[in-house]
Amino acid sequence: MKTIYLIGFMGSGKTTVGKALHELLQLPFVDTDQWIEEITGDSIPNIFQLSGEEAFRLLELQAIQELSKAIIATGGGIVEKEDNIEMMKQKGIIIYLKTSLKEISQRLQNDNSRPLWQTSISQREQLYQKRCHLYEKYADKTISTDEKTSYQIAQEIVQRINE
Ligand SMILES: Nc1ncnc2c1ncn2[C@@H]1O[C@H](COP(=O)(O)OP(=O)(O)OP(=O)(O)O)[C@@H](O)[C@H]1O
Ligand SMILES: O=C(O)C1=C[C@@H](O)[C@@H](O)[C@H](O)C1
Repeated sequence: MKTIYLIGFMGSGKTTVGKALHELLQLPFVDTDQWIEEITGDSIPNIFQLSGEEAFRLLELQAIQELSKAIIATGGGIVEKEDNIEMMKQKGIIIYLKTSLKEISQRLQNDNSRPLWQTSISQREQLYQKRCHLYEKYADKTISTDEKTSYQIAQEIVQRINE
């Protein structure tokens, strides 16, 4: 089987949709953020605070190297390293979950688990614009998620993969 990588901005639903896809396809599911928390025994906010963003990016790279043959929900910043893209392209298919910043802002209004969301509105907007460009560039398929349930999105992904 090919590995299915879900990419997209923080809060676009990669984890939630990944779990729905797991139910639909009966394939293993792994979330790189959870994998990193398990192998380090630490939380993402702590890793950012104690070791810095670059140390976290190296752990993400390790996750992409080691994980395969699964539905993989990646972190929002997976597109920041070209090496990640190369490996994902070699091992599988990249699906971009495209969600508006308005919708993401509603979903993450009470969130304090994502260090790069704990910034000003203009910093969030800048990161969103920069990242959207990268997601579009690297995705094999793009699925819009606004006003759809995670199950509808998972069904659409299955259809698009089989096209
Ligand atoms: N299709 C959807 N409709 C409404 N809410 C959703 C949908 N998908 C996810 N959510 C909600 O949005 C929040 C973020 O979802 P999730 O953790 O799956 O995003 P993510 O892309 O994995 O985020 P991150 O990359 O930051 O870990 C959760 O509260 C989740 O319940
Ligand atoms: O967008 C990002 O860079 C991040 C998203 C989250 O999934 C986590 O991977 C971490 O908080 C960084």
